[in-house]
Amino acid sequence: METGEIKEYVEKLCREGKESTYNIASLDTNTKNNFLNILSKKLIESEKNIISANASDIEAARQRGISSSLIDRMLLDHKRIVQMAEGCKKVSYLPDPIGSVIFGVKRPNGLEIYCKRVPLGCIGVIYEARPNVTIEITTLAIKSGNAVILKGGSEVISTNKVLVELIKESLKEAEIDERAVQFIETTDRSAVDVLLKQRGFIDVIIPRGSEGLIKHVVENSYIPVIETGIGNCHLYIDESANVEMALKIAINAKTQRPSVCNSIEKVLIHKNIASNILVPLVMEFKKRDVQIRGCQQTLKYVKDAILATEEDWYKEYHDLIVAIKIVKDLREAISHINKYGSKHSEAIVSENYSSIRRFLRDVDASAVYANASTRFTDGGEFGFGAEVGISTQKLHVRGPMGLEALTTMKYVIFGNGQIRT
Ligand SMILES: NC(=O)C1=CN([C@@H]2O[C@H](COP(=O)(O)OP(=O)(O)OC[C@H]3O[C@@H](n4cnc5c(N)ncnc54)[C@H](OP(=O)(O)O)[C@@H]3O)[C@@H](O)[C@H]2O)C=CC1
Ligand SMILES: N[C@@H](CCC(=O)OP(=O)(O)O)C(=O)O
Repeated sequence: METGEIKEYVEKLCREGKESTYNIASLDTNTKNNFLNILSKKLIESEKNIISANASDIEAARQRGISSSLIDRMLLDHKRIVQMAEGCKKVSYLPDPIGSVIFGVKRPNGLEIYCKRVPLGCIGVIYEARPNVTIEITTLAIKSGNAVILKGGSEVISTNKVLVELIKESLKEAEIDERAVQFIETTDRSAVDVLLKQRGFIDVIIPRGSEGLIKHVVENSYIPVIETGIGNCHLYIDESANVEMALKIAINAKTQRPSVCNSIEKVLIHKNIASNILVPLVMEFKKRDVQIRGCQQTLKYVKDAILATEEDWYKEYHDLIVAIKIVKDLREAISHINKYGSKHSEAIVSENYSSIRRFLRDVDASAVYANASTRFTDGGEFGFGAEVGISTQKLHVRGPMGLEALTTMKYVIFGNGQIRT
């Protein structure tokens, strides 16, 4: 497509999305749940088609030399398709947030004021090459009464096209305005720039992706943005930590799925426990092919580790790499995290109540954990059924974004002729 054509194309999708909001906002819960159940069934029935489209995306990515951890994010297999289908059902079981009364008050002059939950309207989401995200965002958007414009990662365009076809068929069968879900089919990035200018049609933009994407969107959008930042997550092992628990959490948080944003990239260890834990920890990491980087102190225990640079402490590896730092106390751990972290998910392993309380209070992040893996920062794991992303900003929402994150409020006032004097 030529530049002019892309502009016309994206504007049309956004205009149609906006037009559908009036129909979508007033859908009853049964109709929305019916859509979710139809989509769930279609995902299972279409496994063959989905896997075949996904295989061609994966093959093309392999030929372009894309790393195995990124390929893992792109991959759909039987288990992941079943998970997507189950995710649709989970969202259908959740209470419909739309129309619920957040609070109500009767004023002395007789006015009845209700604060009600309403949809945001039309949401634009730009996201990474992870096809399950297409389904998660759609299910949450429709259940919360919103229209959505989807711009997925180009590496999985074929998979996304098949998924969007299933979404459109399901909307039609459920007798919902199909224009509520729009998918930008071009992989030309200039489409994003057009999207960011559609202030009249789009109510909020949610970018999910790299620092580069977030920066580009924040600097160029005419529309309010909810940022979902990168995950440079830390695990701090306190001097009072239970060593067995610390090892279990560190291994899980680093290696269970290293390609996602809630995996840890750094381990900070209190100097008084370093001699106990460093050697077994590094041994466990090495068994799982994790490359070790470390501060000068760490290198005294782990001779073959690579010396971490200043850049390392800021970095999200997204891979089987970890950087370890020995700190002199809890205070240094907290300062380090607040300086280098990305305000996503941070954890402490400790048996000391005061240290835990201080860590949870003073670390500035969207999710802070005591004695658990950071891998739980996820809408599904938090009981939200799915997630649109993990907000690392403070306004409107923070942390995994589920149904309520896609709503705003509206004051509804009933009177019987009152006037202000
Ligand atoms: N906090 C959270 O919820 C989440 C955080 N992340 C973070 O995202 C990162 C991984 O994402 P990654 O695969 O790198 O995603 P990218 O940022 O490369 O891509 C994400 C999407 O943005 C588009 N894009 C990227 N840069 C631009 C640009 N300059 N102009 C227009 N479009 C652009 C991509 O298009 P194209 O296909 O053309 O590349 C793609 O659709 C990690 O750092 C991860 O932690 C990811 C998901 C959720
Ligand atoms: N929801 C995710 C984590 C967030 C996410 O999607 O991150 P990413 O894989 O970096 O796009 C999970 O734990 O499965």
